[in-house]
Amino acid sequence: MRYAYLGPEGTFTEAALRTLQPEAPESARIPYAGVDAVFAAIRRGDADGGTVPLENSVEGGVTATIAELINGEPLLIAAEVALPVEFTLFARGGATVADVKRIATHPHALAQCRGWLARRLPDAEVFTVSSTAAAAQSVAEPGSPYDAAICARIAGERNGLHALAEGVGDRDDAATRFIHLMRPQALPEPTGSDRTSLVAFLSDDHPGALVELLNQFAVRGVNLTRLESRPTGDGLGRYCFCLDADGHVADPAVGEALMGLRRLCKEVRFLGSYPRADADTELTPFMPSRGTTSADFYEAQEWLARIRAGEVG
Ligand SMILES: O=C(O)C(=O)C[C@]1(C(=O)O)C=C[C@@H](O)C=C1
Repeated sequence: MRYAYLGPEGTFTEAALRTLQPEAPESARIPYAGVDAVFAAIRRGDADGGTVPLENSVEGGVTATIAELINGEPLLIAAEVALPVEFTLFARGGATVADVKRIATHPHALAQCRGWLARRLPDAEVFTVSSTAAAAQSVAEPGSPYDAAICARIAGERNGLHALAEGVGDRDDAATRFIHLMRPQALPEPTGSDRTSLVAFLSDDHPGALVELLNQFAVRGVNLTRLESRPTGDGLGRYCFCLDADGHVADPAVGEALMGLRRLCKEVRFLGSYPRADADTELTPFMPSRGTTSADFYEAQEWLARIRAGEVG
């Protein structure tokens, strides 16, 4: 198997792929320079799967990933992992923090380190590059235009750089959620703690259109874990909605909610049902509301079948 990821070696995404595919040998992990290139490699069949960042707890959605999920040839999310992200300022040996005038990093990393930079290096210029590890690689090159990189410890060390300051992120509890993508195929079996992702395109714009969509989940007791509106590209004010819901499409409540969306929406793009990464660290366990357990749904389906078959009651 060959797995594409946002490279080069030493990105947070590589760490995510290692966590998702711990058995894969070094040679199976293929770095690509951008999220779009990872999607393209999987679609072409150059890779069997691939890992990309989806959202960060501080900066939010990774737009390159979301745009590909919405617009590109469909791929399935087969797995997810959430990893803590810690940033270090690395420079070439001999430099001190006071020498740092030009810093390279990834835009999502910059967004997570703004406070530290404002306090400690207010006059430094920051340049965004394709990944935190690409920043480290660039700083290590002779004649680099940059004095320092903000990246993961591993990226700085692999490139022979010297750590000037650790923990330069503004939140020490920051985490990024990564997804593992594959070409459309049989879904992973339900585990009892799954997540379903989809994109809904409304049929028309009218008062309550979004409420109607959300009600499909609410009335069936399906908990939503993410809702993000993204422009469709068809003009100002045109949006689609990216949703993550608790549960697997094989669960009756989730399946029926999706059928409800199908009836209401112009288009529903199913992105996958896969095991939840935070299954063991659920912070807010919630009790299903009355009549919304899978057993309740199966009992009601059987009852309907009986009365359709002519039985009474
Ligand atoms: O540049 C990297 O190392 C990445 O893996 C990308 C990325 C991102 O897109 O958010 C991943 C995690 C961090 O939040 C910062 C950057």
